[in-house]
Amino acid sequence: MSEARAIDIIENATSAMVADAVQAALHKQGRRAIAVPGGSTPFPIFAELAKRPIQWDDVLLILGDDRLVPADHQASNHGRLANTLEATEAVVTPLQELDNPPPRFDLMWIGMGADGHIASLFPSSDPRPDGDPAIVTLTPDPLPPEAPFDRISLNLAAINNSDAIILVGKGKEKRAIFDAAMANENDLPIARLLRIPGPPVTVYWSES
Ligand SMILES: O=C1O[C@H](COP(=O)(O)O)[C@@H](O)[C@H](O)[C@H]1O
Repeated sequence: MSEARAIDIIENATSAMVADAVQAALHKQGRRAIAVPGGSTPFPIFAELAKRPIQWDDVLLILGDDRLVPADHQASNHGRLANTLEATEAVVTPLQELDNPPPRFDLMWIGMGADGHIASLFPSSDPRPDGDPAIVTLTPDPLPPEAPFDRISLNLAAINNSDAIILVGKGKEKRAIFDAAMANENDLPIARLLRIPGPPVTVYWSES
């Protein structure tokens, strides 16, 4: 039987704590690859990272998913992240320009929606660990009202092809979904990731 994945939950997490973990992962020599999430939760952390002395050169920085809208659209994760990191040397590589298959990531940072989606792998996309290709385009069904757009996303295997995964989440509603996924009580995309063998997952949770 394959070994269970290690999952560590850090409660009452702050932006600084997550930024510490990201900074530590980037504090290495040579080429480093990191994927980050979009949505609303990570932006205070990106703002914190923008203030830190990080060597951004030789870092492949991508969003693990995005909305298929122009970079100057208010819903573009890419545009918003590039603006937040504008004062740094960081270059955000659009997922559309990433090699397919993508490299193994030093750090895979993901978020989670209230429907259990990770990156843009919504429940309707029926993500599978052996899915192909590694970068997929899809239309969420139903379209999430806060961002009703077609998406591009890493698939489950590409997310899992990482040295470490961190999940940053907040709020009671999402926590109930996450806890049920941990207990194998749902089959949502987050549960599908957690149940396959892979790198350790560190969960940073805050109530608000
Ligand atoms: O649409 C998306 O939603 C999830 C969750 O976002 P949040 O606003 O609830 O933090 C995010 O992880 C994903 O990357 C994003 O494109």
